[in-house]
Amino acid sequence: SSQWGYDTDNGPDHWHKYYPIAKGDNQSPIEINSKDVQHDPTLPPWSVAYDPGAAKTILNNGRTCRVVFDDTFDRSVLRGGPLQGNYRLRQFHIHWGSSDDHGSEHVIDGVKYAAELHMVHWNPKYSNFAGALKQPDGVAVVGIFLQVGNTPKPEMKRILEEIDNVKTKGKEAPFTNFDPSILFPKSRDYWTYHGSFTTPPCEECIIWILLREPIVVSPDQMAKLRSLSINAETEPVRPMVDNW
Ligand SMILES: Oc1ccc(S)c(O)c1
Ligand SMILES: [Zn+2]
Repeated sequence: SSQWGYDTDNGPDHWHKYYPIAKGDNQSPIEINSKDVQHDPTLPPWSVAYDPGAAKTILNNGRTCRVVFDDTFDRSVLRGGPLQGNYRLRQFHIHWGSSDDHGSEHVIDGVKYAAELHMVHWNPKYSNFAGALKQPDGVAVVGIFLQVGNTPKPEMKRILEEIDNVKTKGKEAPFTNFDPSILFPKSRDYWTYHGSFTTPPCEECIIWILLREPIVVSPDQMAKLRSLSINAETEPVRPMVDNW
């Protein structure tokens, strides 16, 4: 079935059958060994200007929990760093594990984090998101690692609270007045490379900006994420875990 997922019969090893680029040379995620990374002193800092009013809905698409923003004009944008011009915020979503010792997609110096949040932006010089997917500089994703600890970032609270409304596949609920820049860690230090979606369509259109400093979530917050289901409400319960 073309319904890709993370099971043995539809997981990453199968994706190339419907998305041949999955066997491409610029596929994400990757492992980063900080000693092999080259510092580029010409890279400026990245920055955002997000409008909290652009937040629209939160949804469960059966693979992740996604918060969607109004990207019909340059309302919430990312710029600087490796990017030329403004990139429009479209959505953010999260990948996580079945236990705290794994769940991130990128691996840093051998460390797998409990989860990885992707803030997805696209280059409006390509008219729409579908067009941007076909360009090497079409999409910019800020990746934030989530680490489990006992001094959680209070800003994650709002997302976890709304999860109760989107427990099963296809559920969507209003999610308004939210500025996702409150999720950023203190440091703006980042690694950047050219890669791809880590899910189908696996297009190699992403300029990754991976933040070096993780943010902290609580064990209860991770349990809340793991309480999401990949099934629709009329189907047998299957937990949404290991969507990395
Ligand atoms: O638009 C996107 C969807 C999924 C993933 S993993 C992205 O990085 C971007
Ligand atoms: Zn992602």
